[in-house]
Amino acid sequence: MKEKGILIVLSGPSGVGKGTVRKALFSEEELSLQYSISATTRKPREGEVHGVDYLFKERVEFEEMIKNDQLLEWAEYVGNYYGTPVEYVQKTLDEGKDVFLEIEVQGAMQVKKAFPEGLFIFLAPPSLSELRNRIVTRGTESEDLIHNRLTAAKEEIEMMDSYDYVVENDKVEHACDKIKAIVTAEHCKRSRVAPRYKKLLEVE
Ligand SMILES: Nc1nc2c(ncn2[C@@H]2O[C@H](COP(=O)(O)OP(=O)(O)O)[C@@H](O)[C@H]2O)c(=O)[nH]1
Ligand SMILES: Nc1ncnc2c1ncn2[C@@H]1O[C@H](COP(=O)(O)OP(=O)(O)O)[C@@H](O)[C@H]1O
Repeated sequence: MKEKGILIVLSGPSGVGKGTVRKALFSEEELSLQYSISATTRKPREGEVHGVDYLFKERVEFEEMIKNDQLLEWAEYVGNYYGTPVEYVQKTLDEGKDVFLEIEVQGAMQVKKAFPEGLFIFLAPPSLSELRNRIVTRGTESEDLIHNRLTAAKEEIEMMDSYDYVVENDKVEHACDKIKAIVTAEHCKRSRVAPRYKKLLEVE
């Protein structure tokens, strides 16, 4: 039997740098992570591509996915639906590859129920004022949306204790190095009982 991949969940408030850190992690060849592309009803931001950043859906289409059990988890966040298509996650884990989900906390808690063996990492900002700076600097949200996202951020930060690890995103390289170390350590830990060693034991 093939060793299953690890389901890695990264959460953190809007603007903390999840997307930036994720891109840095995906350039690390030795990690070989597979990104699960979420479905959302949010409108694309400038430069975002359907099928790369998100699967952009109408509300009725998204509700159809919920009804047909096509989502591993879903949540409503600041007025839009976001959800993880279950088929890709199952298939990729079964192939022995690690799957990376970048999702908010309500969804992460649903994943924790379905996959308690997942690896849950919370990316935290150095401070709330720095978080605000980062959302403003990114320039993708109106003043209203920034306010709503900062309100959501406070609720999200309260949930950080439910995660296995909290990583502060002070500098992108530091956060990336820490997550890389966490994932590598998790692989070493799970290898102790890995099926690929069972054959060796049979020979003894
Ligand atoms: N529950 C859930 N949350 C998601 C999913 N995809 C993205 N999110 C989260 O939804 C929130 C809003 O995402 P987005 O609109 O792209 O804003 P951003 O975080 O500011 O880049 C973020 O916390 C994302 O991590 C998903 O499939 N499920
Ligand atoms: N460690 C960091 N220090 C300073 N700015 C950062 C850092 N990480 C990300 N940023 C910037 O903060 C903004 C939000 O980052 P982004 O990756 O879009 O966040 P998220 O995906 O969590 O919403 C972007 O302009 C990004 O360049």
